[in-house]
Amino acid sequence: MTFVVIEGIDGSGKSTVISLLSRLLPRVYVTREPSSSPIGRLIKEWALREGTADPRVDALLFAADRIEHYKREIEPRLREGYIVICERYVESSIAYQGAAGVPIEYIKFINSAVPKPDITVILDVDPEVAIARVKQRGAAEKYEQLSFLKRVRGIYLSRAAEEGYPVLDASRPAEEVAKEVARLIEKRLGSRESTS
Ligand SMILES: Nc1ncnc2c1ncn2[C@@H]1O[C@H](COP(=O)(O)OP(=O)(O)OP(=O)(O)O)[C@@H](O)[C@H]1O
Ligand SMILES: Cc1cn([C@H]2C[C@H](O)[C@@H](COP(=O)(O)O)O2)c(=O)[nH]c1=O
Repeated sequence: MTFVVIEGIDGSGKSTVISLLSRLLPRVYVTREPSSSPIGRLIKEWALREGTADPRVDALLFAADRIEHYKREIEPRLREGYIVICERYVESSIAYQGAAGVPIEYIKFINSAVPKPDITVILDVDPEVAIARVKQRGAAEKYEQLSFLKRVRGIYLSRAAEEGYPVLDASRPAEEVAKEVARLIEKRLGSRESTS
């Protein structure tokens, strides 16, 4: 059982890479946050559309959704032996709600009920490239503004330096990025087998 999280700014290619990854690796379970729970729906249908009174409300909603998601969906799949690949997790809250002004220590505290993933990978792309990619999808979502995504990217990169997360250049073709992520996961699985 391995818990993998793919992070990066909107438009960095997370969904695309994850769908390719699920064809490169055996026994993969793919999921994402905000999740499909009632709290996840509240986030997508209300908080991300109409906006909340204070960014701490977003931070609390994402944390509540995450605890439900981890307990009800991720943990059971890990126990069944799947490689769980989750699009976004705690680092999304640190990067986005941190960029919106919520203190990082507060975000870490409200997320302290869920465990750390085995592997966190940051897909890194210039926010201008990311915005051009997501524009093709239609109207911009709440956080899809250039100046905001530049701050989000800055936090992701400093967190990666602090925590030792691999940062992959996601301006390359998605197939190339997916193969690199698959190699990182296989390396991790291999090192586990040799120590068990
Ligand atoms: N490596 C790539 N090169 C060029 N275009 C890409 C690449 N990866 C993804 N795209 C395109 O960019 C757009 C956004 O990709 P995708 O939905 O995978 O990003 P995302 O990081 O999951 O975004 P979000 O966080 O906003 O959901 C899509 O139209 C996708 O086809
Ligand atoms: C988990 C999480 C997400 N967000 C933001 C990031 C995105 O702008 C949206 C999710 O939509 P996506 O494009 O489908 O990935 O929500 C956040 O601000 N904080 C979080 O913890």
